[in-house]
Amino acid sequence: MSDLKTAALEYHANPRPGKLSVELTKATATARDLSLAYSPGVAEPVREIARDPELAYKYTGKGNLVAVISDGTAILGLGNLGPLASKPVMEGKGVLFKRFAGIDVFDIEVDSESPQAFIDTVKRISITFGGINLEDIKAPECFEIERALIEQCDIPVFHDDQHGTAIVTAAGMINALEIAGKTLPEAKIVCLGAGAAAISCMKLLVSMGARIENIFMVDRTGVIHSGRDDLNQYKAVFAHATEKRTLADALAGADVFVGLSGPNLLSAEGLLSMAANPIVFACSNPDPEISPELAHATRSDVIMATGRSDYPNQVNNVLGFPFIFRGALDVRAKRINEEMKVAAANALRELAKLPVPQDVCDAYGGAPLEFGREYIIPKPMDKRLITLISDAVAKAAIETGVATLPYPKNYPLKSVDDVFNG
Ligand SMILES: O=C([O-])CC(=O)C(=O)O
Ligand SMILES: [Mg+2]
Repeated sequence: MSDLKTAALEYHANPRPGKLSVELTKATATARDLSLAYSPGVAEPVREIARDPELAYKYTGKGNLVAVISDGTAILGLGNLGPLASKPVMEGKGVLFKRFAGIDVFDIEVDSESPQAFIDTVKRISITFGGINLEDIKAPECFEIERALIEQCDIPVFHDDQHGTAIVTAAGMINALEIAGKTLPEAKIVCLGAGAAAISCMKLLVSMGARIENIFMVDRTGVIHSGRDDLNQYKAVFAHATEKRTLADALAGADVFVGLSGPNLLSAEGLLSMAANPIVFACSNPDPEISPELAHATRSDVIMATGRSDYPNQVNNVLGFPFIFRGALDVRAKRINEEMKVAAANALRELAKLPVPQDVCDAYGGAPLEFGREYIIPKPMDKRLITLISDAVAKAAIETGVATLPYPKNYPLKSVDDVFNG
């Protein structure tokens, strides 16, 4: 077994299975404590909530509790491996929500026979939570699932693989283009993959200035173009008239490669055919479309990012979902709208340009970090993420009228430890 495989299995198995547990937040030392926590005292908040449902936010953990929910149909870049196999990832999202944003998570794996069954299941349990993070659900079903749940639930519902990934990709992309001396409207972009993350990333790039006619989306059949009659409505948005048919055709002269597909699908030859200062976001997890080693050995002018924690430039939704939900929960936003997403992307992009504190450099091996080819996007360990992104999201929610609480007294948060110091 490889070192990483052994270490990862050991990490998950010992000293106790899994990687997070439920903790108590109130005293339970005496009979009196128990008579408050449980019968008879517990009847009092029951009556209050029955009278006024909003009081669930005052007397229960609802307002800081997010459901991370998957059907296991598109686990990372590994594919449809079923709901139970998705549990380590969903527990992992729980770890990140808690570690970076102080948010409690129940991970829920749903064994559903159809998208409608999944929607019905999630809808019925949604009252338990302050927000719902949908995860690793395959396209195109994920689009209808998210749409229906947003409509039916009065709490934020957010498909992380679409919007989390898109927000982080857009932030990193705009910074990488700036370093390469290029612009989004001019950039020729190849997107390998046409699933949830790919479609959502390209949509956000278009809304931030990229041109559809400069985007070549490539699915298993080849380049998506207007002559194809096998496209669903989501892919069809990216169809335009072009002679390009294969990934190799699309890559020739391209400025940007975004991979949201599977391992090792970008070859050295493909990379060599791209324009000067090519930008490669090989974001398939855990194995990127091209390894950073091969990319750097192939071209010295490449600006390279992956979704992984163990290389520079981690373009991964971990930079989005914890802080976006924090901001949304703290102003009790009814939904996460476009303005909140764009605010998050801009906050992320701007943070990469600020001087990096020593503790962040230390967490990543000690070498100085500075805006440039090897540092286009902040590091997940950066405490300023919660300060800046959650603040930007909360303000955008207030400005666009989806917040139901005023700007929080404890904002901007200094760190995750600040969350309950209201
Ligand atoms: O979990 C990750 O590292 C990022 C992600 O959402 C995915 O790949 O589906
Ligand atoms: Mg995911």
